[in-house]
Amino acid sequence: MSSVGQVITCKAAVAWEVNKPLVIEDVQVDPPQAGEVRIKILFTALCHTDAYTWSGKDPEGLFPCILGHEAAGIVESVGEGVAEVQSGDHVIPCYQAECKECKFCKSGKTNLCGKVRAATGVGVMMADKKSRFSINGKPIFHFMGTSTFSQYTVVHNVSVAKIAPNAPLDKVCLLGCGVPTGLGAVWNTAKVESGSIVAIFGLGTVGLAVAEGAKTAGASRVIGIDIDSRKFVTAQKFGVTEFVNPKEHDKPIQQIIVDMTDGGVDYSFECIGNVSVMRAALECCHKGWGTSVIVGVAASGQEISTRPFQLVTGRVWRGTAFGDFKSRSQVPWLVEKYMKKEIKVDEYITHNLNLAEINKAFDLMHGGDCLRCVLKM
Ligand SMILES: NC(=O)c1ccc[n+]([C@@H]2O[C@H](COP(=O)([O-])OP(=O)(O)OC[C@H]3O[C@@H](n4cnc5c(N)ncnc54)[C@H](O)[C@@H]3O)[C@@H](O)[C@H]2O)c1
Ligand SMILES: N[C@@H](CCC(=O)N[C@@H](CSCO)C(=O)NCC(=O)O)C(=O)O
Ligand SMILES: [Zn+2]
Ligand SMILES: [Zn+2]
Repeated sequence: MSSVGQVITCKAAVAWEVNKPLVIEDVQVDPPQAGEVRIKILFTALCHTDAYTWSGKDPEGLFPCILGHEAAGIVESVGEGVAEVQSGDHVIPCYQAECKECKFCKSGKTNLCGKVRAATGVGVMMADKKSRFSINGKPIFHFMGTSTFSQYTVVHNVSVAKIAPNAPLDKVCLLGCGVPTGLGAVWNTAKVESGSIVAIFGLGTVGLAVAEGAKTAGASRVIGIDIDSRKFVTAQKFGVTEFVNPKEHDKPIQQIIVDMTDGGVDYSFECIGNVSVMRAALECCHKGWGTSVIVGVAASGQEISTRPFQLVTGRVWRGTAFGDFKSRSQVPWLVEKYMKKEIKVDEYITHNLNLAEINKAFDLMHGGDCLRCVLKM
């Protein structure tokens, strides 16, 4: 019997409370309303932002909720007026929407979209400001407009990218967040030129994708900085040419980098979410032109600081969301690039588990050997 128009009961990992183990529950997923799409999620990866919200450090974190935002699946059904996708399409849910109509989308200056952000920030759908998830009548909040730790999810039509049907969903799910963020931070946000010297703070998936982006942009030196020296072995495969462990030095890390580079780097990227490292990343930039890009997500209440003189003397401080990629327009393009072997994806996948093992997957993520763990739903 067709599930179209029906409530679907399926398995989902529910975060009931801050930091309490996720529980696999039978969840009721309502049919999509006007402008909405219900997706059968086949594979989802875990990103550190899921762990960040689960930890209670996200001011937008709401519980109970269904986390997850790096996934791929197949459209099960669409609501009234949805023309962008249809049942059977292969898709990647996009936490950063792209409506192509709002002030942000039309500005030509940003990839941020204002169409549904007010609803996705408070865990509901735009149409009725309610959730499509419930357990025996109790609503469960959405997360980032995606909630991919569920076998079925409902997203806004402006938050879904249609991709090539032959793309392997167990791999391209990574193109929903971490890899595009790192590549785009280099290509779109910083626009690193050939010959540049680049410093990357934090060599997880996002930092490694920055390294890959810098290498393809023709950077002459790519300095990786991490407090875990084991990261260097893998990092070299992604384009890191030199490695510094701040723990092995007495001087501040910005001074070490300035001394190594005749005055500082052309571009730096903070891929950790640590506000003291954000300061070091800015201050290791070259006077007059060095640009530092904040990629990491810092905890609620944290603030950045530096001497204004750092900016007066020409350093630039910027940030990036999803690497400044326009999601619906450019995620399919990134999938094509992966299919043509122009960008890495498989290399970031260190572990594969099932949805039922999601708590183990989070443990692995905190362990240091894991880049991305992909869950089969
Ligand atoms: N802006 C965006 O659009 C966006 C998108 C995805 C992820 N993020 C954020 O990017 C950050 C990185 O994500 P990830 O998945 O690569 O995380 P990760 O935890 O895998 O990587 C972080 C790395 O930083 C290292 N590290 C920790 N403290 C350090 C320090 N003081 N100095 C040097 N190295 C240190 C760790 O050893 C690790 O290798 C997270 O904060 C995540 O939330 C942002
Ligand atoms: N909810 C947090 C902000 C979290 C945040 O900055 N998210 C990044 C994506 S992290 C993906 O792993 C982002 O793109 N933000 C832009 C946006 O959310 O529109 C808080 O409130 O501090
Ligand atoms: Zn993410
Ligand atoms: Zn928009």
